[in-house]
Amino acid sequence: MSHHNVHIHPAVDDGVKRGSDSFTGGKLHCHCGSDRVEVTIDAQCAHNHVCGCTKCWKPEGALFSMVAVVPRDKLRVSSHEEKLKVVDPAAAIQRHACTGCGVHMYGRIENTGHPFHGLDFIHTELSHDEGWAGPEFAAFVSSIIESGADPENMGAVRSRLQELGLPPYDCLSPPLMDAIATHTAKAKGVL
Ligand SMILES: N[C@@H](CCC(=O)N[C@@H](CSCO)C(=O)NCC(=O)O)C(=O)O
Ligand SMILES: [Zn+2]
Ligand SMILES: [Zn+2]
Repeated sequence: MSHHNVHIHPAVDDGVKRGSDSFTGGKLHCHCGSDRVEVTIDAQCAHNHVCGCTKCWKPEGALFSMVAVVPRDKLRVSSHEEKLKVVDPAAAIQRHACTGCGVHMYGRIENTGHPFHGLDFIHTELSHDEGWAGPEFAAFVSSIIESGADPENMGAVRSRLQELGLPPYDCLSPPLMDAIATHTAKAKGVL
């Protein structure tokens, strides 16, 4: 199979779009036909990436999710918050999903000791606003196998990611892994 048949995510399959430097935020909407949940974000996103893990929300047919972060104080649910429910209260990232359509509207870290505390995870594809920063890398690539992807096809998946300019990693990117390790070292007092 040619790696051009590999569907990474609809937002990147025709090429990764760059964001706008002057963009300052927008609104996200769930997929319900009516009474849509709306989230308002007053910030550009950071660290946008495609994620192969089993926990992040993916659109139908995609191998990867696309997920970014924003400061939690820049995000508010502006409509139909009553439809949201936390998918897995035990997870580090509390993903608030719409009980009508299943879309994850935002993921929040409540543990103040977590390296990414203060940041909320969002899916910018839920927005009609143009200018969100585009994805920069692919995280948790090997994890797509846990959702049923063919292990024999991983070479094609990784070469397609490379071709799209999304370097593939089996955890997060090196700068983010370094930031997590630095946080841990400081918490332990070794740095
Ligand atoms: N193999 C597992 C990996 C799950 C995982 O660790 N996911 C990461 C990245 S999510 C956004 O980048 C993570 O930090 N998870 C914390 C959480 O989900 O609460 C799998 O595929 O399930
Ligand atoms: Zn919905
Ligand atoms: Zn993930």
